[in-house]
Amino acid sequence: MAICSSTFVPQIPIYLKRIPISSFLIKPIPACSSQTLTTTSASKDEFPARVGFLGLGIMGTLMAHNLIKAGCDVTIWNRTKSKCDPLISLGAKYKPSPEEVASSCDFTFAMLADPESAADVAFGNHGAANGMSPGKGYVDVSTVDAETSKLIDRHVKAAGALFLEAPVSGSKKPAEDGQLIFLTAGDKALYDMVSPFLDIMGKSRFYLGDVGNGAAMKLVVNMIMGSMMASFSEGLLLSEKVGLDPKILVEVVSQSAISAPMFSLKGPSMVQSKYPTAFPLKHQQKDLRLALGLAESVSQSTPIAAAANEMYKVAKSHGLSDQDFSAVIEALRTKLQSP
Ligand SMILES: NC(=O)C1=CN([C@@H]2O[C@H](COP(=O)(O)OP(=O)(O)OC[C@H]3O[C@@H](n4cnc5c(N)ncnc54)[C@H](OP(=O)(O)O)[C@@H]3O)[C@@H](O)[C@H]2O)C=CC1
Ligand SMILES: O=CCCC(=O)O
Repeated sequence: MAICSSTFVPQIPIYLKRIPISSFLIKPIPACSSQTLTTTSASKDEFPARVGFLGLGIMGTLMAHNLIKAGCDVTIWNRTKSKCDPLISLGAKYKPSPEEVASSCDFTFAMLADPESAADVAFGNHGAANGMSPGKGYVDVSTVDAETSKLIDRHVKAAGALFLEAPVSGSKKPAEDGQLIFLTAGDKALYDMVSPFLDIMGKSRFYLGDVGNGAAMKLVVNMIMGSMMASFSEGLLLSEKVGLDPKILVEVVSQSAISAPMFSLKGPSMVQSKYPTAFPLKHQQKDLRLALGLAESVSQSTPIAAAANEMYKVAKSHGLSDQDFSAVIEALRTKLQSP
């Protein structure tokens, strides 16, 4: 299995010739470690590559917005066209299909809901692969399983183009702030070419080698996250049942060895039974399902993730799919357990 490289010789592609050389020199790729990135205030002249963005949901909209704000030449598409309008009013170009976006851009990013939509947009009817050709690159930042990613890779390669999987860690606020963490794998040349764009949208990037490794890393991270949230939910409800103030539990946890930004961020609203959507519950359940498939493929036992997955399934069956994933706590409330 290929792993991260620890040295980086800048190879400046033609598209990026006008990006200040310092942008490359100050961002060597460390061996799988985060990097501190500079913010640039740029113009289209500084980012002459044409960048496509497919999929403008919660994450895609904010990521594409950051590219536009940085001065990139961005062309967008979304299944529901109305979601394109705010970005068009900020200067984005629009094309009516993924194929047309890909054929008019040098690099095309895709942020889709799940493996099915990622595959359909990449190589279905009028999919991006139809518009790809040598010299172009496709970067899928959706959370999918390794098999789907490899399938997309094959279609993109068949068109003579390059492919990078680059799922992200970090939710709505990090996406808004350009603070995402990219977990990339695939064509290293494409990784080098799109790094300036990843750096606009994120705070760090990891290059993990062969296609599938980025997807696997993302699923392992989200498997841990889904289980943590399920366990936190049990703790909140138990504290309430035994007469403790769950608000104080949140405070105690935040000062303890098990402190995590996620608990401090989500805890106060969970205590009020409010779940403003940053990461939809249906996507967390999808990630647990895919992570369990990954574990199954290597005969790894994951009983805690399996139990957590059941909680998310119960929450979905009670209509909570589009709420934030912290609404999984509702699956533990007596009224939901026996509808
Ligand atoms: N939200 C978060 O915190 C994070 C999410 N992710 C991952 O990023 C991806 C996107 O998440 P998020 O933005 O929250 O999700 P949303 O549900 O907000 O957006 C999903 C996007 O996929 C599109 N889509 C869904 N089905 C299809 C289809 N059949 N054909 C074409 N397009 C389709 C939607 O189009 P339409 O508008 O027409 O419905 C929309 O653009 C998911 O894989 C998720 O797991 C990763 C990190 C964080
Ligand atoms: O896939 C979603 C991840 C959400 C997060 O990292 O906070």
